[in-house]
Amino acid sequence: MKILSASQVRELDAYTIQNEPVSSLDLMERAARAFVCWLCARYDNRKRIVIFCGKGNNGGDGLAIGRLLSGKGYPVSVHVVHYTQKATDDFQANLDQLGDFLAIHDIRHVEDIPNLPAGDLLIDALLGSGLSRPASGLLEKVIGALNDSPAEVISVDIASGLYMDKVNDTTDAVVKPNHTVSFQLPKLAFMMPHNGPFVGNWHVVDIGLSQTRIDQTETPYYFTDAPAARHLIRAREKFSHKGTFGHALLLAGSYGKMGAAQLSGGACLRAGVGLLTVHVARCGYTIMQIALPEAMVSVDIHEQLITTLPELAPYTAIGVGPGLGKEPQTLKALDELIEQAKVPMVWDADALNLLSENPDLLKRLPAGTLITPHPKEFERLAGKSNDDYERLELARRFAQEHSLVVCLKGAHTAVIFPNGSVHFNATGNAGMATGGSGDVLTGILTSLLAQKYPPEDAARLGVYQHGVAGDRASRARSKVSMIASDIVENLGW
Ligand SMILES: NC(=O)C1=CN([C@@H]2O[C@H](COP(=O)(O)OP(=O)(O)OC[C@H]3O[C@@H](n4cnc5c(N)ncnc54)[C@H](OP(=O)(O)O)[C@@H]3O)[C@@H](O)[C@H]2O)[C@@H](O)CC1
Ligand SMILES: Nc1ncnc2c1ncn2[C@@H]1O[C@H](COP(=O)(O)OP(=O)(O)O)[C@@H](O)[C@H]1O
Ligand SMILES: [K+]
Repeated sequence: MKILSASQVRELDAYTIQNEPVSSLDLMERAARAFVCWLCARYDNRKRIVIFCGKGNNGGDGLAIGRLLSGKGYPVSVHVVHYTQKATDDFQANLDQLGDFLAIHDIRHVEDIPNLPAGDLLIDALLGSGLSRPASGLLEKVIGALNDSPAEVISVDIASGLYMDKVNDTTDAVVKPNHTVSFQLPKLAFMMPHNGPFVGNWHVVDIGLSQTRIDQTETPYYFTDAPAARHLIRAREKFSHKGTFGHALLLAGSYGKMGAAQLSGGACLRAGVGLLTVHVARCGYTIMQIALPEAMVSVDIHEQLITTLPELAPYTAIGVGPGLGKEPQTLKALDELIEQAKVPMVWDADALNLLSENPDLLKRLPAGTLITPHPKEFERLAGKSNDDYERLELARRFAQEHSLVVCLKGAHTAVIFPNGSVHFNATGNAGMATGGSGDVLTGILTSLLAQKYPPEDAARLGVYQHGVAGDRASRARSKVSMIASDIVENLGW
């Protein structure tokens, strides 16, 4: 799925109106119907609905939603906020229709804002994708009232006051909804960690905007959802054998951090690799043999650290980083790895921290290498950024400059290709914010590279499947109780 900018969505809207053809008023009606369909599936018609409308098309949607819900027997009250004289034609047309069978409450002063008790369901249709400046005055007061209310809030298309594709000031008035129901496509703003409170749980509803036009519209931003991920999965042929699925090498695990090697190795096996060898510090030999009987173990000459490489010839991909430590002897082994490796690689965790401290190594990292930094590791690699949008741009430049596939980890992990395109991930949950989750991802990615998935596909599919396993684990164990090994256990293709 693509993610488009505010101006591209406006253009798409206009294209659909002209080419389907459909009137803008009918398109608004479709949007309202899609929203109502979403709402009716979740709330029955005993729920009291309070709708707040601005005077643009987002407000027009709100009015149409009010009419449709009222028709379905929901007790609805509609409030129009008169922050401006100006109203759009489609807003006015819906206002005229609605006035025939529902009383409309005007909010012209702060005193007109109603009480909003906990049992109500508040619909935020104040401002949508047309936001051009921070909400102020009366709008700011209404947004404040929505945010202060204990009632549940659902935003139409996007939370009022939130920019679709650029950063808000921390002082901007923005609605904090429980849910956002977005029309046709997700928005870039939904992917940004800082926007969490201003998005809530988000959902996309289809309003039939032109697919042809969406296909033609160029964007660097994509969303890897279930159909996109399914498309990447390769079938396992009947006559395949373990040689078909590659031999992965993981360089992971030093004294006190052997669990990282175990998690990474377990995930690598469960992601379908033919053979796995884990190279660990000597102290990890027995641990690994017992923990992962399916894996072969190669031991370092050093008791506690990884300081050397095994013969690399047998391997079809290499993953390095989990539980590695940052000792100078380990750095030397990484230097040799860059010199000798002829197969695709994944670099993670301390391997990335060593790269940050040794920019010369970073320059020599082979093109197409996959790196999996969390935001702090990325900051060490590429420097500080002031906000999420800036960080994303920095990561795009970084991927392009160094010809790397960057998996910038987070709630919507951004997989960034060397050409600068960004693929946000759909799956995963906050239960995965637990030590070792990243080690699991490294194992999955190494496994897919070993199976000869191109690095870009390996990254998108691996990140997606990691999240799916995390979601299964959270259903089985809850977000609080799940641990990284539950993610390994729940991997499934
Ligand atoms: N695209 C689609 O697919 C479809 C979209 N639809 C719906 O339309 C919505 C977009 O509608 P919209 O363009 O009329 O803008 P909206 O957000 O209602 O704002 C209204 C006007 O307010 C103004 N304004 C801006 N910021 C302001 C501020 N801080 N304080 C005060 N005023 C401010 C600004 O006008 P300005 O003053 O800048 O000239 C702006 O034009 C979209 O989110 C979706 O809900 C569906 O109906 C059909 C399919
Ligand atoms: N709130 C969240 N929602 C979805 N995924 C998350 C969330 N928090 C963490 N994750 C995922 O869990 C993994 C954590 O990786 P990382 O921070 O490297 O952990 P560790 O170093 O403990 O292994 C990443 O893949 C990240 O995308
Ligand atoms: K809104």
